[in-house]
Amino acid sequence: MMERNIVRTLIVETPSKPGNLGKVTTAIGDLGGDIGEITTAKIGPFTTVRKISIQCESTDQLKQMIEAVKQLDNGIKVLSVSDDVLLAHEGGKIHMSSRLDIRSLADLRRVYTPGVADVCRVIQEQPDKARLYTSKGNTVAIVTDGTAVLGLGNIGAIAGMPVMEGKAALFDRFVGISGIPILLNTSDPDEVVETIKRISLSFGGILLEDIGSPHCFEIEERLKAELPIPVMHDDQHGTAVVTLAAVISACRAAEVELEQAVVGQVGLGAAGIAICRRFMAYGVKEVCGVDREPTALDRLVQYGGTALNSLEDLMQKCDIIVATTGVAGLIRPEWVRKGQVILALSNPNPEIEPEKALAAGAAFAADGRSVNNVLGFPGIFKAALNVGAKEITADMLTAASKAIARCTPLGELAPHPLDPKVHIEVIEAVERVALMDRK
Ligand SMILES: NC(=O)c1ccc[n+]([C@@H]2O[C@H](COP(=O)([O-])OP(=O)(O)OC[C@H]3O[C@@H](n4cnc5c(N)ncnc54)[C@H](O)[C@@H]3O)[C@@H](O)[C@H]2O)c1
Ligand SMILES: O=C(O)C[C@H](O)C(=O)O
Ligand SMILES: [Mg+2]
Repeated sequence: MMERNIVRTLIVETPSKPGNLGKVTTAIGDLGGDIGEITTAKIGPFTTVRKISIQCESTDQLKQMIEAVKQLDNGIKVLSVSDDVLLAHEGGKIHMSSRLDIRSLADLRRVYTPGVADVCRVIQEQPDKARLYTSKGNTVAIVTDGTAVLGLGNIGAIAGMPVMEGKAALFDRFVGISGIPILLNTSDPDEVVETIKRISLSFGGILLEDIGSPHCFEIEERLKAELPIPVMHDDQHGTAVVTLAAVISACRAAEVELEQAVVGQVGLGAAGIAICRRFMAYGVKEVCGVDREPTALDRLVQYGGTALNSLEDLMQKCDIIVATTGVAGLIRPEWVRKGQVILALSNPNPEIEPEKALAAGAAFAADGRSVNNVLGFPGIFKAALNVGAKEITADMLTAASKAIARCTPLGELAPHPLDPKVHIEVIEAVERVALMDRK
């Protein structure tokens, strides 16, 4: 299984002669290394130094590639190997900064004492004004208990912090929201709900992230009912929104009517159950599922889905397969039927690599890197905050799916996450529906 989890940068020196870079990249490619960016660090009269970013599946494979480059000899040298991902994380990925400059005493008096006291009094009289005079209206808590971090499982909240900081960085980058990671050292639903309620005054919304099933369902439902601000569990609804968008795009390209297709969901946890519900709400007639937990299957049946006995049965029966189990390589290529749509969405590694699914006959295939909730949650929250929505409704989620599908180039399953148009379209579509809901 090609997992491409190891990302490293090789600093390679070659004699300044045409063909040497080709020898290096061939040596890496022959051993299965996936080459990303190549930048030139130094061009001298005799030698050139380049940084070559590579992805591979294991440290053994990395060692073999380094050895192969060294063996090329002819003056070709590996000067060093750096772990850019760890380096980029040093000091964390986010930072709180002041929006106002403080250079003079007058600034200080305006930003802080005594000026600030007047603002406090205004808010004391009209608490709603906090949305105008503080950062509350543009700040979202990103809350985890660390029980289902990506597909890494229950690794604890502190180990999940890099993911939460990542979501905060995405909020800032794509829609200008301040995301504040909140790590909980409990996963007891009563304690989680109580803790979030007690800190909720600081925030315009609550994004629940990487909270495992089944406790995530109760936590989200209770918070939605008890808090006057938008609450959304990203792994449930952010994922479901983006999955539906991808399948709408696949059906458009294949000229297939989604409502008539049979959808099969592998893994009925947080993401899986929400995906099934989203397809049913969209009007898909038959949604089937498998899970190793009988209680997860019962949940699907309660919502109107069909529980199947085995993954092989599901692969045989369904036209569209979505997998969110966290288990890399779970789907065997020989189970893939010709013409199927396969979305193997587990991160960091999918249930089947898209290339393998396509080679086995799938019409469309994608993994969780491209069909990723980053396309949904930033715009959904920005829209909800912009219009002061008290909740994120099913109609707002459907609007987000359709907006993402509209931004998807024909023949592809998802737009590029760095395309600013996607986030703008999601914001506009969701705002329109939220404003209609308010009337
Ligand atoms: N691409 C995305 O945007 C996106 C979003 C959310 C989650 N995910 C991925 O989905 C995966 C699951 O996340 P989650 O939050 O739903 O976790 P979860 O723990 O709530 O759900 C996982 C489910 O899979 C089931 N499962 C595990 N192994 C199985 C097997 N061998 N056969 C059948 N069922 C099995 C579990 O019983 C559980 O019900 C993770 O890898 C996560 O990275 C991807
Ligand atoms: O974090 C991601 O990349 C997507 C998703 O929220 C996940 O848990 O895998
Ligand atoms: Mg997640």
